[in-house]
Amino acid sequence: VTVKGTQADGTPILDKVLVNAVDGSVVARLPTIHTAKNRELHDLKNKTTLPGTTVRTEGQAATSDAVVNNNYDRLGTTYDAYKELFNRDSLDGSGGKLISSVHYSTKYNNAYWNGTQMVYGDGDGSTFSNLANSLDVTAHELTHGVTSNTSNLEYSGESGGLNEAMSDIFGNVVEYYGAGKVVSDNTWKVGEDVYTPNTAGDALRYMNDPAKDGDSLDYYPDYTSGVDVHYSSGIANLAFYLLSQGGKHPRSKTTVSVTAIGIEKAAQIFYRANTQIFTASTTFAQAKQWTGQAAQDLGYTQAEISAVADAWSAVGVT
Ligand SMILES: CCCCC[C@H](S)C(=O)N[C@@H](Cc1ccccc1)C(=O)N[C@@H](C)C(=O)O
Ligand SMILES: [Zn+2]
Repeated sequence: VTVKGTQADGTPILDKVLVNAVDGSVVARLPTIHTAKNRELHDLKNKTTLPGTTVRTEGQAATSDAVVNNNYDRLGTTYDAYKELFNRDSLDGSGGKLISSVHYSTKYNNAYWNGTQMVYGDGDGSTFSNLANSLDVTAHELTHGVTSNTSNLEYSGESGGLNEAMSDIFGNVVEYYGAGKVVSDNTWKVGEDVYTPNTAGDALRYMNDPAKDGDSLDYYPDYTSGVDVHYSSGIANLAFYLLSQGGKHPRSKTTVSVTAIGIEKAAQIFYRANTQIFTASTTFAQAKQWTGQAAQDLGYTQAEISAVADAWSAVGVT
């Protein structure tokens, strides 16, 4: 292996060649695999015309704006998590650009994916502090990019709830990775680091008890097509939590007892399902079937495969 050069962020570009041990002749040249984070940050300066002024690209030094620097770092952690856990090189699996625009509009209490890039509001300081500073918000939005490059789950109806759930799930899987692969209460809270800065301990959503936010669903029979995708996501969020940690429905909507398989195996199952099996119109029933299929494809034990089905049964997906 020889170093053929360096990427913008300093990582080496490796030249892999197969050499004849006798005479040292090059027998074959292996493909050079580029893995760079490929970040591109823009400052919207509280306007709304995307993408805004380019303020920091991959490998460039920190700027004077802490929000830009924080989001740049969160994108880096998210890239690293996807590479290390799932061997995925960016949104599209081949080093696609991570385009992010911060300081969107004024006091904007949201962040979103517009089909090609991430956009972050500053929050109003009461409902949200700056959303661009948050790892689980950043990973939530970047995961919409992964989903749009893979299953492309339609952002409405049951597939819309699944789309939002993928973003909450991998948002927190990345947060778990960023915390040093340690599970804590925060692993199951969504947006806790930027939601209501004046109230400690609360969150925008709760994967381990979705109904705690007063709106989210935790039981599939309660689903109707009019439910906001941020609330129907609770059905899949709770299934993921129960598969990871084990236990029963937090509000006794069912009596199914789920055996824990751990967050990393649960993440591998949901990652493979979302990126290799789900289609744009996937329903909750198909999600149950295809996460089970993913567990089987991954060579997990019969008990682990059964735990997947149990997790969905626990939230009323029969
Ligand atoms: C313009 C409306 C866009 C809504 C869709 C984006 S992807 C979204 O889901 N945003 C997240 C932001 C987030 C993520 C994680 C933690 C906290 C906040 C979201 O959940 N938005 C809520 C406030 C909503 O739009 O109801
Ligand atoms: Zn979203």
